[in-house]
Amino acid sequence: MSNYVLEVEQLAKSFKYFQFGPVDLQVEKGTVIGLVGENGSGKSTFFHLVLQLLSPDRGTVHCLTHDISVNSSTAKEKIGYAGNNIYEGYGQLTIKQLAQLVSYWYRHWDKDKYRTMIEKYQINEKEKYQNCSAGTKKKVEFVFAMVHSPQLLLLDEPFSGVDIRSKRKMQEELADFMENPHNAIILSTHQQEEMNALCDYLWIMDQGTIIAKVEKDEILQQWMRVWLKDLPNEIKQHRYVVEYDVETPNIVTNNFEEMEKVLARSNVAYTHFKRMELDEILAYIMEEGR
Ligand SMILES: Nc1ncnc2c1ncn2[C@@H]1O[C@H](COP(=O)(O)OP(=O)(O)OP(=O)(O)O)[C@@H](O)[C@H]1O
Repeated sequence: MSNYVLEVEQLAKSFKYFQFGPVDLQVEKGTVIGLVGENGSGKSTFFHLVLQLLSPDRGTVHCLTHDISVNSSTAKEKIGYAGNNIYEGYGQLTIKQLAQLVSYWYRHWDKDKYRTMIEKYQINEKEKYQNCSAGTKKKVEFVFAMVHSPQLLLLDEPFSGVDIRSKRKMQEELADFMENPHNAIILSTHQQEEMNALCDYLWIMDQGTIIAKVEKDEILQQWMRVWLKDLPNEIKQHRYVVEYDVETPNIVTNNFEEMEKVLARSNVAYTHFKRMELDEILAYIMEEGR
């Protein structure tokens, strides 16, 4: 049995001003992946192509071995998607009416779970969707993504505009979801706090392609700013040195473990070192990938 929840091969689409892909990827069960990248790098487009809300020019998408272009409804039953304003076309409906409509799409829509979540997030079911606040719309999308017990969650900036208490509840909900080792999540975010709290891996998207896939804990451990007694050329030019500053001699290394050995071999002493923030590391990786 495959250990992948999602398998994407050569997924590509051309727009007038933007080329997406080709993108190849596999999502293992039990992992939470953060999709990060600058505005317009293609994160939402990725979700739309995976779900065939946009038809790709080429490529295949398999969710738990079901080809989404062939067994669309079987594959989509396994996926919970919360995107940006996906229910905007149904804005005239109240949340209750919208829930009834969406429940027809899923055989495993859990009415009790729906009721519990609506109460938990204090969503007024009588409100028309179009009149809901931006944060409430996000919560509605989140609830709709969760209640049919999917195995894969695709969440496009799920916490944007959501208040602090609700965000905490949502994050707890996602932690519970990941208690099941068969589940997986891909979520896009611009917030390092969300990456820190939730993600195992970060996939960095730039200009329609994934330029790097990194393990979050590993980069937090290995990327380091190190202050040195002196800065010889061999250190400046070393492959593990991403940046250096000669004035207050220091380097940014992407492999601290190896760099310590290199410094020892070169007889270069360091005075101190400092861990880097995820934001800072990601900015370097994006710059390098260009
Ligand atoms: N339906 C479409 N028609 C034309 N171009 C499109 C369409 N959908 C996406 N694009 C192109 O894809 C690009 C990437 O957009 P996308 O929404 O995927 O970016 P993003 O990474 O999600 O950005 P953000 O971080 O701002 O949400 C857009 O700049 C646009 O050029």
